[in-house]
Amino acid sequence: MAALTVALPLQAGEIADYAPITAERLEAPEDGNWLLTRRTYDGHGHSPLTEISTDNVSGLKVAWSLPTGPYAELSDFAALPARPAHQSPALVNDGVMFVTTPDQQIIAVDAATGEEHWRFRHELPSDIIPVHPTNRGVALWEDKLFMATLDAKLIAVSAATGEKLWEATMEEWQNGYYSTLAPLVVDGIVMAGVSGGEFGIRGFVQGFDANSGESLWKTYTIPAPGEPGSETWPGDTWKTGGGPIWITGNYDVKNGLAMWGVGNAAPWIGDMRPGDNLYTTSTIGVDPKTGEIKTHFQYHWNDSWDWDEVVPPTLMTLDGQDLAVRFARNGWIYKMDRAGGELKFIEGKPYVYQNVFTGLDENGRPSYDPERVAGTGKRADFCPSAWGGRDWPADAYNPNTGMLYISVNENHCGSAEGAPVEYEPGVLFLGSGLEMAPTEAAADHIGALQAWDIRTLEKKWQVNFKMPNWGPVLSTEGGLVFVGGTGDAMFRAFDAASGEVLWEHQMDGGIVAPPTSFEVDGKQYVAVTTGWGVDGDRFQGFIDAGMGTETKIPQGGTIWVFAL
Ligand SMILES: O=C(O)c1cc(C(=O)O)c2c(n1)C(=O)C(=O)c1cc(C(=O)O)[nH]c1-2
Ligand SMILES: [Ca+2]
Repeated sequence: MAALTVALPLQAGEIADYAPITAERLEAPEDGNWLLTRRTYDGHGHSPLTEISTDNVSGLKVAWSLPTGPYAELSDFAALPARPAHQSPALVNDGVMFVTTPDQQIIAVDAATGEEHWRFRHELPSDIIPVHPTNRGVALWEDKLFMATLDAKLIAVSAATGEKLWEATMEEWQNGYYSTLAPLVVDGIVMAGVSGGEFGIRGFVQGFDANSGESLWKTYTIPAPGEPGSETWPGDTWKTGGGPIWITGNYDVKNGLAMWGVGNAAPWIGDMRPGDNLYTTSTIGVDPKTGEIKTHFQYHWNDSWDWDEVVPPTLMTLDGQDLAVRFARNGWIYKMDRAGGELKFIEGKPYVYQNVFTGLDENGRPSYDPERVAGTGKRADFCPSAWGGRDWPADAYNPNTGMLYISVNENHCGSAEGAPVEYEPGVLFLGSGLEMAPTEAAADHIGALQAWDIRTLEKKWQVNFKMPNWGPVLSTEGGLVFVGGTGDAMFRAFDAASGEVLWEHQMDGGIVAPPTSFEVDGKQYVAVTTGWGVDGDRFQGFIDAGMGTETKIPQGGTIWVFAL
């Protein structure tokens, strides 16, 4: 039967002629668009646009700005354990911009003018207390947008109108499950994962039919007895072993594998679950059609440091070699081969001071200094602290120069001592406290921006900041690197070749959201949303406590767009 199309008048705010998203467009996006979290499936966070360059960036000015609105619902929680943070990239599809907010809005605006098309808001249950009150953006497919929520739902809305189309429940939030990541779509399959590593969840990534919201598969990051890897979990520990997924995966188009990063094991202290604890603190390569895990690489076994390895590897082809490169939260950089869809270790080295590993073997498996591993009733000090050399903020890669740029934090160390803990659904399941202190060298700097040559795996330059740096990075073909991330609420453009600051702008709040770049009617723009909070803010609290300082970082909460 032929579909009957009835032309309806546009509703208020309805977007006319919305350009549908296809597999082809996601695999090879137009230069002027930013359709995926990191723009391309390989996770480069790089814009090919060149209008804004090293020569003229000093003239960059605000084109428009839009407040995202009060944190009404979220700040109503008396016990809100962290300030909400804006961590959504501004996605842009042919002049239409989508941004999400920690209070679970999707905002659709005209990317050139900032004029609002519509807002959608997902209502959270009033008794929820999100530990990480944030949202990292939407995914686009055909005429739909997808958002994963703090009450562990996956929601589809119409891109043209913001009307809700379907809602799927991934898990019961009462049991400690929640979602903060942006979903990833491959060929009409929407994938999303769950947070809850600090609540003893059993993590998973799940695939849904984009049209119907029907669940197609659910792949646990922790194998059940009898499944491959189950021998790395004693007794019933697999049931509450953590392994959250809270950062959007990259997609290896050539090998048809979605690369998802898996977080910490639960409880935090490793001797409560002796074994390697697959697939925690690993990258898993998942077939988007079936959910099957086809390859994996574990960065460190039997985690005792809350070093979630959730950021997916950045994928590139250099001199004919298919590579995956990852700065692990554990403080080491890993270069891997991904030919044929198999992650194979090539080389690794520390990118910040790390005193836990005594080395990596030929497969990239670390050996540990036992003095640096906390146990039940056994205190250990270790560097870096639980927040790692990097936490979640994304790196960016320039495919034409082979350079990778990353925000790091150093000169902070942690301490932990395990104490027995009983699992209770929806209650913190840590088995230790969280302690961290700046080292003496922190007086010089904590945050830094590093530039690495991936061919040689050598650091080319580093710019230090006295304050921590929690800024996701944008690289552009204009020879620039854009980063916020520091508590002085500055947004900066660096010369990609030297690290020289070429432009900076005082913002209304700290930036932990990824900057993006796009083009409308032949004009290049750079977008970023202010909104300081969650762990960047917690981290600063520990630094202040250690240094006897009091740092007040403005929160912001505004979408900003810049142009020449
Ligand atoms: O184990 C987990 O499930 C989980 C979830 C999240 C999250 O969803 O944001 C964070 C972490 N862990 C975490 O360890 C962490 O350092 C962290 C920082 C942030 C942030 O938004 O700044 N989220 C999270
Ligand atoms: Ca965690």
